[in-house]
Amino acid sequence: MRTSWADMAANSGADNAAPGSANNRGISNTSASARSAYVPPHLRNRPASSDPPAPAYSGPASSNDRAGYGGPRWAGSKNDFRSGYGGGLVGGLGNRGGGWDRGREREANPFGDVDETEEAFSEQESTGINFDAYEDIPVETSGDNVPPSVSTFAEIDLGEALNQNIRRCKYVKPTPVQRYAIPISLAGRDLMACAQTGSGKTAAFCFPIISGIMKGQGQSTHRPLRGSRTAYPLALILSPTRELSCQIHEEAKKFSYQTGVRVVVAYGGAPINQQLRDMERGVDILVATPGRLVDLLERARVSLQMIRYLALDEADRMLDMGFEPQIRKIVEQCDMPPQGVRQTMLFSATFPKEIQRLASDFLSSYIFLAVGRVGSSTDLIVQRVEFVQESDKRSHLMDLLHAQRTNGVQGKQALTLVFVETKKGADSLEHWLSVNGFPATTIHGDRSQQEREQALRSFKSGNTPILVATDVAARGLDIPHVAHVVNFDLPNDIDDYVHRIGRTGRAGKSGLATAFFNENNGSLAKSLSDLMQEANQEVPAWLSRFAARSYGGGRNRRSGGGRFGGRDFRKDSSFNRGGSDYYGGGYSSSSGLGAPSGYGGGYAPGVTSAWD
Ligand SMILES: Nc1ncnc2c1ncn2[C@@H]1O[C@H](COP(=O)(O)OP(=O)(O)OP(=O)(O)O)[C@@H](O)[C@H]1O
Repeated sequence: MRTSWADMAANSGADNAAPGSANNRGISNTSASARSAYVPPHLRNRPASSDPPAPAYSGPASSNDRAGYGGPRWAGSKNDFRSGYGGGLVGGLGNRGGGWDRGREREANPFGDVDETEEAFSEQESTGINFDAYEDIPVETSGDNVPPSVSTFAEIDLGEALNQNIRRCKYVKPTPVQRYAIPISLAGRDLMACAQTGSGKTAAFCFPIISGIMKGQGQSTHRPLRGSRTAYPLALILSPTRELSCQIHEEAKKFSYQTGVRVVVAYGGAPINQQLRDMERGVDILVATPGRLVDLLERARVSLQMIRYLALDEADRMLDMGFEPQIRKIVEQCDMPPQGVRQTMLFSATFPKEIQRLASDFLSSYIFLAVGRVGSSTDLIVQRVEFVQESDKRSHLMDLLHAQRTNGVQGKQALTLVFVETKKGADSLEHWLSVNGFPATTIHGDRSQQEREQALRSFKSGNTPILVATDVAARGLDIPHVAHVVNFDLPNDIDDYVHRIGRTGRAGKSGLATAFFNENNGSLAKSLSDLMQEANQEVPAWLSRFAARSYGGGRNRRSGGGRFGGRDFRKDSSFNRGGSDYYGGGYSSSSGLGAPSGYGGGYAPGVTSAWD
């Protein structure tokens, strides 16, 4: 019933309107443009007093050392995290209270004017985040010697400065993906992690990187000093879109505030000179889109030879056909240390098996982590599918928006994200909505970067509460208060659907997703119906009939049946060609599901991807 969706949208709008979201704060700007020589993180912002420097960590070798690379892995990632508790490291990190402050440049406070008192911290209980929503989610890990998970941030040795930022972000406890991924990464292990949209993957890869850089003081001294125009970052975070890279940059800046770790972003469509100047001031963590990074590498303005951490966000997208050559160039054909020397982390909400296989080229003896079913959507999102003919889509959308406005808070339009297939279609729908009294804006690849950023700002602020978007906005964007996602045109790929609807229902909040389906979408019927069933959604009888008629299509990469089957591709015998043993040892499942036995040995390093 239409009215009930509108009710849901209104409710979820109210739900999402809870104050105090970590993302709802202003970000102050940097900064004087003084150029100064690179200063390693551990030497930044040291007090004028003669405090002794924090001792360089020379702790026990990790059990995860990869043999054959002629040297120990970087100290930052070598720590056996279990030995970190109460050890010398904690004291050392405790001294690293300051941010970078070189020459005339001071670190801007990314938390703006937020009150930093403990009282403010205790208010986090009222932020509207429903942590319990994640409690009983099934978690599966596979790989050799999987480090145990934690339940609280206090159990993890992240360093005091980072812990303080976690409090400033009002994160009370780690989300499930953080509970597992952070200890795994802190133990120096490579990781392929799959967890639902909006479940906190950004922090899951940022925290170990920042913490590792804070701890790895000794290495920094090998970086070029004064005068070099080439930047030598220690960590590289790649993401597929400019907006997502900017968002990760903003998040990482919050997490690394006053840790001495410096984060810089480089992405296309924006002036390169400003980005070059930012990098010249020093960069520990470089967040980038692949195209701009390749440009910087070709100009020799960035060297990857000091990279200790490589994180690919939306990793399946990054290794899909569009991006794969660029990623291979960056990771395999430049000066980045090979897998096994660097630490590699891949994150996404979806991980088709063929992409897992490709991704394994970049990983060494990795742990596979699945939180919830691979590629599933969260059941915090109410999913509706409507049968709507092409010619009726606009009037149907209009009905939805009217009902939503009527039921909305004080007659206001709840933030609604409308996905369409083409850039032209986006412009045309935006125009039609605007002339019909629904302020809308668009984001797609034909708009300038300035226009894209302006559209996003206007949408976030509620000035134009409807954003018509192509898939450029489908992945990763964390926009608070999006109450409703409408798939005006459904995608061809079920994984794209999962990411699109994931723009609502984030961080434990509820959301609503409506899809317009017709005969043109027949190939998606089966995977859509399966997905909805998995997420405990009501599947209309007509969709089940479509599904029964369709034969595969829709890039239905799901396999293995059952809520918890078919995950780590190394367990799939069809990938185990020629008797090679792909499987990297132990298996554990926190959900108590039967653990298959007999996965012995390590991942065969010589096995190449079927896509090579
Ligand atoms: N431990 C936590 N406690 C409370 N909120 C958190 C916590 N971790 C992350 N968040 C918040 O949850 C929201 C979603 O996080 P994030 O954007 O990292 O999700 P994601 O898993 O990367 O989603 P996607 O798959 O769509 O990229 C953000 O607003 C973030 O600030």
